Amino acid sequence: MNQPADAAPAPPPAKAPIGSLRTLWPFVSRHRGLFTAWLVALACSSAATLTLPKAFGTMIDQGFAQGGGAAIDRAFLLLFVVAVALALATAARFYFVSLLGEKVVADLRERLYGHLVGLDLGFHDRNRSGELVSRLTADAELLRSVIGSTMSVALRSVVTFLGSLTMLFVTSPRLAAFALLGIPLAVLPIVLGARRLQKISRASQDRVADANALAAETLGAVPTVQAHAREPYERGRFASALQTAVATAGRRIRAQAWVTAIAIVLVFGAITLVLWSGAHDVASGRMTAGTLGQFVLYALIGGGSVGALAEVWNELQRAAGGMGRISELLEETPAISAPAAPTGLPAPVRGDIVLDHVTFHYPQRPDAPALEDFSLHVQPGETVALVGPSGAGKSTVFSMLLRFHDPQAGQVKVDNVDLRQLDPAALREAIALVPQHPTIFATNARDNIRYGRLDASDAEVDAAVRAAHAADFVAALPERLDTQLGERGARLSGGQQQRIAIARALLKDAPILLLDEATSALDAQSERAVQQALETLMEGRTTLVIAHRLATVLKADRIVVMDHGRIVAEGRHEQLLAQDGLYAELARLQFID
Ligand SMILES: Nc1ncnc2c1ncn2[C@@H]1O[C@H](COP(=O)(O)OP(=O)(O)OP(=O)(O)O)[C@@H](O)[C@H]1O
Repeated sequence: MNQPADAAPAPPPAKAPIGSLRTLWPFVSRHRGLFTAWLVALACSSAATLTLPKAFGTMIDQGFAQGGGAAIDRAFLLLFVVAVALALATAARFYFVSLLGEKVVADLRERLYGHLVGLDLGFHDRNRSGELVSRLTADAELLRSVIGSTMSVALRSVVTFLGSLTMLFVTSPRLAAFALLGIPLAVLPIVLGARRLQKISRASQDRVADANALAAETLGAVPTVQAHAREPYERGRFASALQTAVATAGRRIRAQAWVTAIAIVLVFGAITLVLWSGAHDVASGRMTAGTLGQFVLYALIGGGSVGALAEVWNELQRAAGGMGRISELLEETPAISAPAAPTGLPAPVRGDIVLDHVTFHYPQRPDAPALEDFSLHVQPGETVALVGPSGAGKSTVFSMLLRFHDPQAGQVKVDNVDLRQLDPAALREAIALVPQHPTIFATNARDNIRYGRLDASDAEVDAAVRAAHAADFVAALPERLDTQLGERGARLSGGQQQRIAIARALLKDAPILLLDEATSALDAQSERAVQQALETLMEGRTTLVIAHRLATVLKADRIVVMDHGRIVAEGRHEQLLAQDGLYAELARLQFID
């Protein structure tokens, strides 16, 4: 039942048709005001950009050519006004779109996290938590930069390109037609080069992901690495993974350098050609110098936008890939959910548990049932100890009761209500789970205990701490209950972590207790404290305990011996010992206190 630490990062998203970005729209449209403000600012800045060459042309023709002082002043003033308008509109555009990016991605993250945390355990078994975290961080981050800058650049480039193309035709239809023929000739090789670049980039990202996965795996297992004295070995492995990544990146960078150089030559070659033809027009008096200057500026702006678009295209595709993966997760429906009209549990819950001919196999292992025709009735207030070899299905019984999974056959009932008729949240409110390896969150001791009941008062937390025999060690912590416990409770011993979990369960005060006893040996004092705390916790509750200690089985009302997902014997300690079956063997091996 414990979650393995699994932090290997997922590879970066593959590219997808940018149409996948459509699924972002519902998130964007929620911020209609910002979106509209951005579009207005974009229209203003593009208009100002497109006015600039015109103002420049006017300045040359009227300001310089005709030489009048007032004309010069007017022309330069006009140019300056346009530049100021451009500056303001650009600043506004940047502001609105960046804010929009932040908000949209925060919404997306919130939605995704909310969805993931509610998906059934079957889903979480199939998906590595590291990969999910990477959806939530890396993919969402990519989208932030896409909305906040790339998409803005792309849309702006499209608008500017169309605008400058129109203005080219307005300025000089003949030269524009000439340019229009030249542009595809220049653009085609660039597009082909970019395609090839994409392939190399993917390989390069994969190699980086390999190196990251290696680091994540080994940093998550530093004790194992150090216990084997394999630091030099791991350093070597990581260094060689990095070398491979750098070598692949080298290929990508070389290819990118070439594509850039070729693109510049082609684009400027085309412009020079047009300019050369225009220069002849000016020389022969068919065109003014200002108009040619204006034309060249429009051509530069138009060419620049095509270049910018080509540059961001890759990123847009990658973001589309990221969005595709996020959408996939958002579309995942939980296998376990509340029925439309859930039945309520009786109040108070009596804690009567029935597993009736339950057969269950985990989705990944369809031909190996974890429970087979398993029937068990636990009376309210009864303590039943489950014992059995590893893999017998003891934890699976807990998963069934918590409705982490539904059985393929049979029924699980609490107080005579089938779990499938209950709201899972209501069911789980009635159950306290103390796992073998309790989860300690990276916050203070108080909040860790309060996880059992979020609205518990400080006095109730204190009482739970005392009842869990945790008061002594908590008093010795530097800031008592306010002490930060460190990631996964790194600052607590095993026995202390267990008592935190017991205090949490005490606070929850649920009528049903599922207890997975720790197998790791504790020192005698700690062991006694934990044992006493558990006794307090079990009082008056229906308890199912996965037992590993003699003391626990001796106190249980009934012992259920499990093997291969079935019950093989039931009774009290002495009876079972007398049968000299699996239990007697387990007792010889394990319960030699
Ligand atoms: N999440 C899972 N996905 C697939 N198979 C699983 C999963 N969890 C358990 N199993 C399999 O189901 C069977 C029962 O496992 P379970 O964890 O219930 O046994 P257990 O008696 O609690 O063992 P242990 O004492 O080692 O915890 C085993 O064969 C196990 O490999």
